[in-house]
Amino acid sequence: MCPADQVATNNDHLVQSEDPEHPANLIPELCRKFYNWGWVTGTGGGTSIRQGDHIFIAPSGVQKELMQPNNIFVLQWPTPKYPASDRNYIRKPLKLNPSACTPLFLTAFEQGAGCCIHTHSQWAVLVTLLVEREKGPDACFEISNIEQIKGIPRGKGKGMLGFFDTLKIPIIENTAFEEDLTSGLEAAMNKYPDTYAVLVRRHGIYVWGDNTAKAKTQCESLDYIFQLAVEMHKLGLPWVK
Ligand SMILES: CSC[C@@H](O)[C@@H](O)C(=O)COP(=O)(O)O
Ligand SMILES: [Zn+2]
Repeated sequence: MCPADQVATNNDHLVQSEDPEHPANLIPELCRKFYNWGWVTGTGGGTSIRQGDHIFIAPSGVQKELMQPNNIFVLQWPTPKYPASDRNYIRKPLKLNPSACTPLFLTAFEQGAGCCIHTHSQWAVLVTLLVEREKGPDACFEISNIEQIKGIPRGKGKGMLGFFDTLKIPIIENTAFEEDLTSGLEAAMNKYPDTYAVLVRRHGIYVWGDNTAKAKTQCESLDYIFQLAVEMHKLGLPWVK
């Protein structure tokens, strides 16, 4: 195969664009920001974007803040979630593996998301530690009467939560391997069909949005709320009035 054929086969053009809003440019740019906010340090966390019938996915186990557009995988959507070997990759960078978060990102896209963000934010982790483990599958973080709640949707097509509403984010238990979180994420989404986020105990959070801007601002609002909640807990202040 000549070099030109190799390029065509690996569809490099799918990650080459001058447009800063192109997913292959946006994912590295967002991950640089997320690294500085403590969301994706030490290779943890990540981001995936859907544009039309293409899903853009970061590689696994790399320094997410150093990622380049040519490191990005592209999946043809729709794609089987399992087995992993059946997924329709139309671009695979050499010597890299796709993120272990891929089936979780695909679960968000099945819900109609345009972008899904996974963070290892310490505020998210601390909140999962403060909510009682005994609650098991019903574990849920709840808070009300905080202005930033208005940054979170009430549900698809239902507008945003109001100041007096109670924000509820389900919590699932962590698993030994990232991929094995998928059934827990699916169950939480079924139980809380209006949620745009699921916390993972002792691990972090998955947040998705209709598009990249919404996923990012929702993730920012939640991180702000989790930090506030930890500080409120330290002061003995209740989360729900
Ligand atoms: C610090 S390793 C973290 C990983 O195991 C996982 O939790 C994660 O979020 C990132 O997985 P990755 O496959 O690198 O995209
Ligand atoms: Zn993770």
